Amino acid sequence: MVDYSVDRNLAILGINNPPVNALSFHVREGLFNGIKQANADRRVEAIVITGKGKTYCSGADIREFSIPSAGKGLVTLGHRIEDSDKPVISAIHGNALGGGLEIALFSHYRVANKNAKIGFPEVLIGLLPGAEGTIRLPRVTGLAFAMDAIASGRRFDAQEAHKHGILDTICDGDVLQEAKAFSKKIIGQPLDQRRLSKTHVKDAADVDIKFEEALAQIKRKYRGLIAPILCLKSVRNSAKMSFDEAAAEEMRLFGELLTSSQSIGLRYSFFAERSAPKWKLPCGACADNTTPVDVKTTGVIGAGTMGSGIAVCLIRAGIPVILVEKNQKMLDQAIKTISRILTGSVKLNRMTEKQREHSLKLLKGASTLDELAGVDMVIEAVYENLELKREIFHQLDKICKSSTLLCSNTSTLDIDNIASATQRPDKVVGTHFFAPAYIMRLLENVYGTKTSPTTVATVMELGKRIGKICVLVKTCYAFVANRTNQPFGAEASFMVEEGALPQDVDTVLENFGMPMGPFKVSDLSGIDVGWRIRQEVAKALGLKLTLETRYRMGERITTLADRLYEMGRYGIKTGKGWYRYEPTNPRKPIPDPDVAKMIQKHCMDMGIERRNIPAQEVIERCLFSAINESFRVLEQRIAEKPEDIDVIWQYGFSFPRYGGGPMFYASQVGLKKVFEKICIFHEQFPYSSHWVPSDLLRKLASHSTEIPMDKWTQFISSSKL
Ligand SMILES: C/C=C(\C)C(=O)SCCNC(=O)CCNC(=O)[C@H](O)C(C)(C)COP(=O)(O)OP(=O)(O)OC[C@H]1O[C@@H](n2cnc3c(N)ncnc32)[C@H](O)[C@@H]1OP(=O)(O)O
Repeated sequence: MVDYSVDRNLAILGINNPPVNALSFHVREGLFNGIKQANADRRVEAIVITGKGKTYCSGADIREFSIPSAGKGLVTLGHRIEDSDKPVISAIHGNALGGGLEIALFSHYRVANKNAKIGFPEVLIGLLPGAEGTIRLPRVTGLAFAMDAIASGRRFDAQEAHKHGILDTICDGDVLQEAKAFSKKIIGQPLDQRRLSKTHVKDAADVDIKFEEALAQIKRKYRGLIAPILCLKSVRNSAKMSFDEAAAEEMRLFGELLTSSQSIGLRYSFFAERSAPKWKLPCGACADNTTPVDVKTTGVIGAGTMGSGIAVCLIRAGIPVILVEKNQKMLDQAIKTISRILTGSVKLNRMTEKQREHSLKLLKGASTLDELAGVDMVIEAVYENLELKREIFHQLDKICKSSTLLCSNTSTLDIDNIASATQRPDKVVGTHFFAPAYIMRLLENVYGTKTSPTTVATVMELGKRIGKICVLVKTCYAFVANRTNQPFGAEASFMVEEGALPQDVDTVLENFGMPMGPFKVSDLSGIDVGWRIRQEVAKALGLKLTLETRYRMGERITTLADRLYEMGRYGIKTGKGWYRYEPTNPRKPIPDPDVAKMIQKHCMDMGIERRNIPAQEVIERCLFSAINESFRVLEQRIAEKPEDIDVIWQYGFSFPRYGGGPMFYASQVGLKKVFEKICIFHEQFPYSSHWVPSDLLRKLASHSTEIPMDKWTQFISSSKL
């Protein structure tokens, strides 16, 4: 875990804990003993701490935070380093993050390669740099930089670190060689001024002003999060208290955060996000044993909002796109829109003007599918109509070379059905992007019964290339995202019918942590969009829709959204939807008495008695219905693991990261309690099939002890597989 060697007068302690050189128990032990050994070794005049492999050290081992602490703590190790009689130099390449940066700040000197990345990302997992990071960094950089760096968790480069005094020198080449050369300059120099615990915060007098400024900013930027605030408080202490008092207080604040539900949720989310791309198919093929095909050229069909957004994602990542649209006016408009989106990216410093020009050169418009004959992958993004999609796939199958992968950007339709229109079902796959496709990070990839592992590997890899968080799911109606989200939205609407107003439901869910309630989202995405989908579904099922009903095919429904549509209230685009919008501030939702009147009249006409709906009921009905559906999705193996569902909710529906996602939330509430509540709702609302309790949930809830999430899928009956 730590390789000890002596090179002339230097002891080299090499952290060797791949893949990221986390400070696990054995690393801490190895460094502690290494410092001791080097101090006892008469040949040694200075000590270099370095990282083996690609990186110096990425911080504490996050998994160890969930188990009782064992062995030497980081602070004990740090004091051993700082107290060393022989100078300690940290030689940084790759990352010096979190505890890694703290080790560097306990060291007397720091040298780094110019490509190194430095930072305190603890706040991103709901913590603070609890090994004196909040007390030491301000002593080096001053308060403003330390407050910003620690409360934001951003990674900064070696140049910035050097500018703020964190690094003594930066080099172009091998950092270990640089450290060896550097050691010649400092051996024999007095160490006391290099021990940060003996120094002071230079701008301590300004602390209150700086704290208030930073606090106001943090509260705006990270609404509802506790860790950024405690980070700031701890940095403030570094200027107001003695070193030891501030360190003791830091430890107390760290302990508070470590056991907070936000940090537990954020740590779960850290690993869930990393587990999602690790896909596996029932046949045993998985990310580790399948090689993707190299996609060099692509086609996108349909120049609407989705098609244009997908084209942006591809060209931005350097992948050529032929955008096919038979309506020339729409095509011209889409190319203008794409150019505008890229200009926006330049303005936001997300790309340079040169990169924008290069990206636009990768885009070619075309009016027929014939142009796609030679591309490696086609993504169809026409509107949600099965017959239309089948026809396009049938034609593509004849036009495209035999190796071309055919992807459908569908949000609901059966991939097997679409694939059956071709002679290459193994190369057909769903790629469900979320609107706006060039912003939303989620890509829900959907495999059908005949989709090959290579096809899956290729879309997962392509997604990564274009910067998406990819989750693989099995085909079924609406897949995982829309299927599990549907009951959430339905319950929100039912509660409006039963007595709440849209703004009441939105406020409760926003207080829970969703950035926007479902009615604001509906206004943003367009009430006409939902209406059109309902019309399509009704047409496909041969149903005649009416506004004067509460049930359809034995299921409870509400026609409130259809009534809004009939009133011409399509959402933000018409200035009126569930809310109204003033032309002076067209994105600010204002509760509208006309909507309240419409709801009341609807209820009167339908004989629905309205009542007060408590906040707790809003949360339980929205979330528990989604949780129940999520367990069904899991037991049908539509999703491979609970983490996949949670990642979909975080990146598709902005579920608060600290809340983990519906599955994690269920684990925190307790499955027994969730199940019992679902049974009660099932009795209360017998005409909503989403309340029929999932068998898997029932089984898990019947255990006397809580079953951990990683064991849930072991309880799926073999008959369900
Ligand atoms: C008090 C608190 C203290 C003292 C702390 O130090 S808290 C930890 C602070 N450090 C971090 O938060 C760093 C977290 N890691 C990252 O940001 C990134 O992993 C990375 C920038 C270091 C590397 O990114 P990348 O190259 O893309 O690799 P992955 O993110 O995919 O990670 C590879 C695997 O390593 C696991 N990992 C990463 N960091 C840690 C860690 N600190 N502890 C434990 N495990 C870590 C990560 O989960 C990947 O493993 P798998 O999940 O794929 O098995």
